[in-house]
Amino acid sequence: MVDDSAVLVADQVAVSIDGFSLLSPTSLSLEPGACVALRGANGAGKTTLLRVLAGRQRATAGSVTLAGAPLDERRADQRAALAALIEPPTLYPDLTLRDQLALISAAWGEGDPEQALSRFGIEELHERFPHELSSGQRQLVSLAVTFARPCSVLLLDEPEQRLDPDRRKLVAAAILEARDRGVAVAFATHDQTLAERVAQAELAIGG
Ligand SMILES: Nc1ncnc2c1ncn2[C@@H]1O[C@H](COP(=O)(O)OP(=O)(O)OP(=O)(O)O)[C@@H](O)[C@H]1O
Repeated sequence: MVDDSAVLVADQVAVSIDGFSLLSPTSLSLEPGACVALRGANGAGKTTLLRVLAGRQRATAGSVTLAGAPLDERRADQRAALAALIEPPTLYPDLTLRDQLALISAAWGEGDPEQALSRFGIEELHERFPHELSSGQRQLVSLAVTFARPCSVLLLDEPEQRLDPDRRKLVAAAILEARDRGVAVAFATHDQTLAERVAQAELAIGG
C-alpha cells in the first residue's frame, strides 16, 4: 500500500557486495515530523541504511522514494531536501567556525551562525579553527553544521558519539525542535535514552 503522507519511504532495501550482505531487506516510512531510531548491533547495517536513504550508496534490492519520486542524488531538489550527518562534514581549514556557519547561512539564504553554534553550547568556540577542537567539540560542530541548513529529512549516524550526557541532551533538544518544524528524522544510535527521548518508533536493523 502506498503511503501518500510519507516524505521518505524505503521499500525492502538491501545491500550486498559479492554475495556478502551489508544490509538485509529493510522497510521504513517517515511522515513529516516523524522520528525513527535505528537500533542494532555493531555491523548490523545501520550506517549502510542511512547511506542508502541519503542517496550515497545504491541499494542492490528494493527502492527509496523521497516526496514520491525515486531517490536520485543528482536531483537538486532532493539534495536540498535531505540533510545528513553520516561521515564528518568537510570544513574549511582556514575559516573560523563562525565563518563556516556564515557561509552555510549565505548558501541557503537563512539561518543565524551564532544560533547554530549556541544550540549545541559551543558559541564560545566561534573564533576557533577546525583543528583547534576536541573530538567531542568536533562532533558538536558537525551537528551545528548539519542542523544549520534547512531540510525536510534529517539523517544522523550516532549523533551522540563522543558526547557527554549534557551534550546528548542538547542533541535531543535539537532533534525535537526539528521534528516540531515538520522535519522527518531517522537516526542510528547506541543510546537507549536518546532513542526514548526523541523517537516515536524504533526499527531493529539486522538480526
Ligand atoms: N565498504 C564496505 N565493504 C564491505 N563491507 C562493508 C563496507 N562497509 C561496511 N561493511 C560491512 O557492512 C556491514 C554493515 O556495516 P554498517 O557500517 O552499516 O553497520 P552499523 O550497523 O552502522 O555498525 P556500527 O554500529 O558498528 O556503526 C558490516 O558487516 C560491515 O563490516
